[in-house]
Amino acid sequence: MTLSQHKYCLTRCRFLMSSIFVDPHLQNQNYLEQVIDAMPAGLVMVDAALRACSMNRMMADLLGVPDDLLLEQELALDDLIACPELARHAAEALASGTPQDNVLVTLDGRADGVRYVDFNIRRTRKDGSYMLLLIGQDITFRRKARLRLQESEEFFRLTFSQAAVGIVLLGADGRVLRTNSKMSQILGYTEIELLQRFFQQLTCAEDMAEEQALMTRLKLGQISDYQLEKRLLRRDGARVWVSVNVSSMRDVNGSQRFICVINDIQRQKQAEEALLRMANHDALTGLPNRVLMQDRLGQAIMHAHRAGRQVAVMFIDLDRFKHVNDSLGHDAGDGLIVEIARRLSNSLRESDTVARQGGDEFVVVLPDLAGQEDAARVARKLLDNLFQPTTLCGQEVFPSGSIGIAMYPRDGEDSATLLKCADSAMYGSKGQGGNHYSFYTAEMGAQAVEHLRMEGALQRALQRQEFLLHYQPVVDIGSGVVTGVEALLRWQPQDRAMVSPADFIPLAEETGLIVPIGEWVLLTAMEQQVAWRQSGLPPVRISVNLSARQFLGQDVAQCVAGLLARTGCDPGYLTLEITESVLMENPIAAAETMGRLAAMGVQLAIDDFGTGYSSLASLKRFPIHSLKIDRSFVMDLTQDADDAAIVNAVIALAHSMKLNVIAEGVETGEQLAYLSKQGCDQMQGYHFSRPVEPGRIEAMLRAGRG
Ligand SMILES: Nc1nc2c(ncn2[C@@H]2O[C@@H]3COP(=O)(O)O[C@H]4[C@@H](O)[C@H](n5cnc6c(=O)[nH]c(N)nc65)O[C@@H]4COP(=O)(O)O[C@H]3[C@H]2O)c(=O)[nH]1
Repeated sequence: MTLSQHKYCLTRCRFLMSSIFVDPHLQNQNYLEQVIDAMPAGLVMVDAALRACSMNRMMADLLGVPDDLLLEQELALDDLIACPELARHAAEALASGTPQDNVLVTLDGRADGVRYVDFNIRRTRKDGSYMLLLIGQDITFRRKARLRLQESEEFFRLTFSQAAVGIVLLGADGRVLRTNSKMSQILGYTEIELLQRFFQQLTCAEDMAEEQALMTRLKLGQISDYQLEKRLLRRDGARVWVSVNVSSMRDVNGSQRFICVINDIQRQKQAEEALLRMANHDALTGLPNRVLMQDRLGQAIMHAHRAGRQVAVMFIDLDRFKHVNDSLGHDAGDGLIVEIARRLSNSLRESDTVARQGGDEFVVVLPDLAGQEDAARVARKLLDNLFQPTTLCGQEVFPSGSIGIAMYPRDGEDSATLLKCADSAMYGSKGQGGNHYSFYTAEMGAQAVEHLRMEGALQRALQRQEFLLHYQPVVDIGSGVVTGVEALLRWQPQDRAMVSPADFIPLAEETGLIVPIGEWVLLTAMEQQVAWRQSGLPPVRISVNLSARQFLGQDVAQCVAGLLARTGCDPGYLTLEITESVLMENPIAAAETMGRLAAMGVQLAIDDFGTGYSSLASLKRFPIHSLKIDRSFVMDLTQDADDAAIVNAVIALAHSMKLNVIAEGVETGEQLAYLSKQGCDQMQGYHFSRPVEPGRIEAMLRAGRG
């Protein structure tokens, strides 16, 4: 309806109203007019022909009728308020007299926007005719507020259900009252299933105590919210890491509620755990690394201190690991380390720690021990398990290790001291030939210091020219003629007594210094051979020892070839000695290297024969010229029937294989006589001569003893 359609005025309205509410006193009539005008509801009066007869100010305002528009004649209700629904209800009220309530009318022609009016219609009678009273209540504000509320509820509902985080509303007892689809996704339950559960059923047992404590504080109002990282239990039983923000609230009834916002942090946690693992574990074996081991050792010490118990720290170093690495390659070396890690772990209890310290070194921490014997028992078990053979690159390898043990509190009260002591004790085991365990003793500490000092001195010895060679004659037993000499290394430090090769060769091996030292020995021996030849002596066979690392670890054949060319040494008068154990450690690589050396015309001898595990038959595949019977068999030859039997067998079998046999360490005439009787070819030993400096050998050779 447009404003121009309104043809009435307030004056007329007032007149009409005064005619409805008849009062004999004009004053009262004016008062009633005022009351009706002041009513907080619009009022329009309609006659039986459904024509609007009068209205109050509020209705005029509602309909947007300006004061200056005067109603010339009565107006049809339809024209005044164009709402068929209202007209229908008005007709109904007029016909039946039934009050018509809550008829909603939308007034949309107003300049200030849409208005919603709630009409109640009553039938009255005036002067014998029916009249209708239409009372309109402006509910625009209420209705808009309700619409806004609906909108906001819808917005909240959508936000809640579609949120990218899990949301759970809990009752004071922990029951799930509302939840959303993200929560279902995180936990694998349907929303309906979740509604039947308590948060206590969804929380992992490990995190329950902490969460309950926080929730109690929340209930008591001591905190307004809390944040926690915890594990929830999924429907399939798996655990999922989440971060939870919980705050307390009251619902419309004043009941306490908890609103929980839950983020799935499983991936983040897994990444964190992986990082932590990397920081604390060795990548190759997955064992704890040095950092984690020290932490565990610290804890074990603290516990033992409180409980009056002991802790054992074991330092384990693999014997001859470098040779495996050098000869079979790094992949095989890695394979061995992984296998050893597995064996160590399988030999220990859950509460023990086995860590990789680096390289071929492992540390084992045994907490909560009653005494040293417990540690000894474990050490024996570890050695037994380590010693089982394994196959690497198609080769059978016999791993073994040296174990050093330090005990808390006896040997030290802190991790660093205990580890140092265990390390020293490990060297003690190595000194006994490996595959041993030793407990730390005070002497070992001194030895460890000496070991370090010697390592430094050895490194400087080559530059300072502190090495020299002595030679021990090799004598033909039948004729007594010196057929050659063995070059034996000597170290004469400038400020100290001569050091035995037995003391420094293992250290040189370990540090790798054996490579330059060994090359120096070869060079010096070859030069000596050339020098003797040039001085007019008949050719002298020189034997040179090759260490395991020299033989297996570098290209010794190439080195020898280079030195032969450089010195002019006659390869036919050069013998290289390799110990039996080196040969057996990697027979394929050894056979290959020996083949190349033999092809140059160099002779090869097996040193210390009888101490290893090889059978004579297994020697067939190597291009060997001589066997040297180890001194330990010769020593008791005349007293010990077993040693005699071994020596006899070795000589007989070696001869059957056309090998030359040399007996080492012959000190007495009886030994010599026995060996001679058994047909041993050559001998070395103090009975004939100790190793001596080159000048004395030369004199011996010139004196015709050669
Ligand atoms: N009790 C006793 N001993 C005797 C007798 N005759 C000789 N010996 C000693 O026995 C050792 C023989 O050398 P080896 O078995 O090759 O054992 C050698 C060898 O394995 C190693 N070695 C020595 N020189 C070199 C070298 O230039 N290179 C390498 N790689 N190792 C070397 O050091 C070991 C010890 O050498 P040395 O102390 O010179 O000790 C030498 C020698 O002095 C005897 O009748 N009675």
